[in-house]
Amino acid sequence: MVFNWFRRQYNDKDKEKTEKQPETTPPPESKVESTEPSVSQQPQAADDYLAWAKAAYKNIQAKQKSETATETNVTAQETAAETPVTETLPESIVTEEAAPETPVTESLPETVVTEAMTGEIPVEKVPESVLTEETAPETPAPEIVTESVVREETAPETPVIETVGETGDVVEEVEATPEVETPVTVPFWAKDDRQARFERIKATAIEEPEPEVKPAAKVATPETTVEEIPDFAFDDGFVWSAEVLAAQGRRPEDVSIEEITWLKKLRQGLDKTRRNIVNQLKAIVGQGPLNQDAVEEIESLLLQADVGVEATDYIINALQSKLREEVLPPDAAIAYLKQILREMLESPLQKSAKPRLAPEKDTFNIWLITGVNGAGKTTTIGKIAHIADKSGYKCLIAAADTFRAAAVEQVKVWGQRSGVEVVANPGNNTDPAAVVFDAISAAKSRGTELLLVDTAGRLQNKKNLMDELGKIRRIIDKKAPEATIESLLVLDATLGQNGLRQAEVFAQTAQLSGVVLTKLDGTAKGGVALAVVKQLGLPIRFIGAGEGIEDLRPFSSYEFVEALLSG
Ligand SMILES: Nc1nc2c(ncn2[C@@H]2O[C@H](COP(=O)(O)OP(=O)(O)OP(=O)(O)O)[C@@H](O)[C@H]2O)c(=O)[nH]1
Repeated sequence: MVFNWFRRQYNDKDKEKTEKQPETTPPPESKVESTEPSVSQQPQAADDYLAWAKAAYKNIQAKQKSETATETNVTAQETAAETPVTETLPESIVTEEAAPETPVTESLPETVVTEAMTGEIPVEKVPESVLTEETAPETPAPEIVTESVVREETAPETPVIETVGETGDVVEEVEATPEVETPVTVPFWAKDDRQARFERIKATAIEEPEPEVKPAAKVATPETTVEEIPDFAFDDGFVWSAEVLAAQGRRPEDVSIEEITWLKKLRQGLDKTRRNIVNQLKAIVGQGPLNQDAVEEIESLLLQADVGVEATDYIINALQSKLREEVLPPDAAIAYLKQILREMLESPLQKSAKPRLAPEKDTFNIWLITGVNGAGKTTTIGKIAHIADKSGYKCLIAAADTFRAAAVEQVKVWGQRSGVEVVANPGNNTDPAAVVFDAISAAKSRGTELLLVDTAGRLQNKKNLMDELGKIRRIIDKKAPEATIESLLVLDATLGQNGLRQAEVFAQTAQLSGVVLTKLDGTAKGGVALAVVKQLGLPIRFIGAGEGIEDLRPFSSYEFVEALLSG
């Protein structure tokens, strides 16, 4: 059973199998925690959520035990001197592969899992050394370096390419720093004096002192104590994450360590934004109808979180009209605030057919990743490649940031980490469009489903950069007209409003279809997510909250708002 990390559900074919499973699934009473709420039933009360969290924790524990035992089993077989491992193991592996519809370890009770451990050898756990020719073709070589040659098809664009590499005209350099030049367009905030007011607020703002970091509180369980998984505590972070998943209709047996870890990280990442701004916001909104003082206070709080003028106006208007209609108790007022934020974050999706961005299976998808240098493009590509690989997609990376030699090396390292091949050109001053051309050929010949294209974030000047992006896009359109193309802009959340001004430059050329918001860990400017959708009109597709390979996930407005406003 392959979990699709883009869609946050099992792949359709697998789902069909799981849905057909009831005939063979053990009766409900043999589930790990028979006293827990029915899996199809969403918890209603705090006690139900706690019970749900306990069930999820126990399931994770059971899975872990089974995995550890399976690994031990494989190691034991490997080291058995008299057993010709490479001769005998593959058969069982192939048998396992041929019968993927028996996902015993995913949902069975502890006792069943223990029985299953004796015979089960999940394919992905088998070390490379035991792979035979039958499994080898599916294991991609760490990287391929393809010689990129400027083809006839790229020739018509040659004049553009000739300008790339000229160093004489260093004029409007695109920088990933707050000092970046404002684009030619008149900034939206210049419409009134609010920016000036905001600057004054900023200057006089008293930042709340960083609280002493205490270890996460362990959660007291009413009846039974929960046996702890090493380095993975059943703490309030776990319970909060479990609650967020339960509220979205997830089942306790489907929850994984990675999902919980991600949610805990997201909440922790938004901690500064929450502490500096949101807590005060909650206090004001929770007091009932808004008077003029309260409105001004909310306005300044939102502006400090880089929510931006447009989004701030929208939030205040929505709150005011609701609170004028009826007096809401604090909890209901907060719930309404959450609803406003969620609706705003989802607003660009109303036009789009895809609420979640996932590569289409058995189709050629090309995702062009753009953004200024340092925003996190290469890291994002590595993380998306990892998600794609885990979700069962055939993926390939094109190293088309040829402006910096180090960038190509960096993307190759990420390719190795995620187990995805990289098409690159080892030469100097390579034409990035030619790399993309070769990567498309390579992708087509091997049935790639997702091609990720890394691009330069900085050239001699803005015009050259935009010309280069335009040329790459034309090559993609021409060479792969059948492909589903996404053009994602990577934005550094720590830059707040400055990042948005840079985004406007890209939006003009790169035919953007979405945004990846990075570095949400530890910034006080988490509110920029709201500004992104309101000012750019683009959906946020992924968010990054750390430098690790697991620290990026598809964006969920529900999870983001819960993390932003969690207690
Ligand atoms: N804390 C944190 N750091 C991140 C995140 N994403 C990327 N980074 C870091 O940001 C730095 C720049 O990331 P890159 O991926 O090299 O950025 P880039 O846009 O490819 O930069 P160029 O190759 O110069 O164009 C690296 O140190 C990354 O580890 C994130 O979500 N959180």
